[in-house]
Amino acid sequence: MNPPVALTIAGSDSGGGAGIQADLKTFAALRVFGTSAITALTAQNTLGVRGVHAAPASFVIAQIAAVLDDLPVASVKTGMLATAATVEAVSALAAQGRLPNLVVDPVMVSSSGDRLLEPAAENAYRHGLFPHAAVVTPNLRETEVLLGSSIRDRDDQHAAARALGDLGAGAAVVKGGHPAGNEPGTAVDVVWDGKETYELRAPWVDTPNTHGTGCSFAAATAAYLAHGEDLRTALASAKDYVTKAIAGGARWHLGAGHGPLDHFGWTRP
Ligand SMILES: Nc1ncnc2c1ncn2[C@@H]1O[C@H](COP(=O)(O)OP(=O)(O)O)[C@@H](O)[C@H]1O
Ligand SMILES: Cc1ncc(COP(=O)(O)OP(=O)(O)O)c(N)n1
Repeated sequence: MNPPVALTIAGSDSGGGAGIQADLKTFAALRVFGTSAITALTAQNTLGVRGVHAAPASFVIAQIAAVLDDLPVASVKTGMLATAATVEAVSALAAQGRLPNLVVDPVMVSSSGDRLLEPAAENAYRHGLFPHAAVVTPNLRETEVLLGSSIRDRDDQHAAARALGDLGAGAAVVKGGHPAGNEPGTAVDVVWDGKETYELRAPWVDTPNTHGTGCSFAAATAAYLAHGEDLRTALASAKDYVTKAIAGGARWHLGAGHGPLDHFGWTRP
């Protein structure tokens, strides 16, 4: 029997913790056949990003077309798109209805503070890609940039999720993995499902090893959508998966900075 197939359109993280590498590990852990279109190479490790080499938008589209023309892709996840030209080109494909169950993680800055997106691409996200997404999954900082307003508390996080929905996505998740948005002890993400907001809650894991959390959450959402789950169930399953992967990563020491997650449960007692 064939496995479900998902496509990630994202950047390569040479350190293996985020980007394409995190996405493909997540897909494999969740029994989904992963395919990929690489938007940029990054020279990166757990300490930071040393360099970025973006692919031409035309070659990103060539990779996507090669996959779509041959394989039964059931869901698509975007991560680091790097340039405005790539965001626009991917948006054009999405507008043609070629990117099913589209999960858009608008990666802008790494946890080490390095820019992963041209500022000129922010508008292309707002007006080009978001209207074609089944769900968008920015973190608190990306949400503030996209909406041009600050998020100080949980009420703001709910209002922001609604405001992201107004940009046209089917649903929006404002992730709360950065301390400003969290009550102590709980990692709270706020979802706008097109009708109302609700919260995804999980125990906070006290660890520096959080490199690739956002990529893994979005990839897990795409994986569960590829399995045929509805969006609400897929988001809950993805939250559960990423929490376990973070808890596993808290048990190991890979690299001197923000270490990766344990995607396969290798550290599970
Ligand atoms: N230390 C942590 N403990 C538990 N959950 C976390 C932790 N850090 C992040 N998360 C969760 O991981 C997911 C990704 O969120 P976030 O880290 O905000 O994304 P990004 O990597 O894009 O900044 C969210 O579900 C968030 O709540
Ligand atoms: C190539 C690449 N893509 C994305 C990121 C950012 O990853 P993300 O999962 O948003 O996690 P943090 O590491 O920022 O928590 C990246 N660093 N590199």
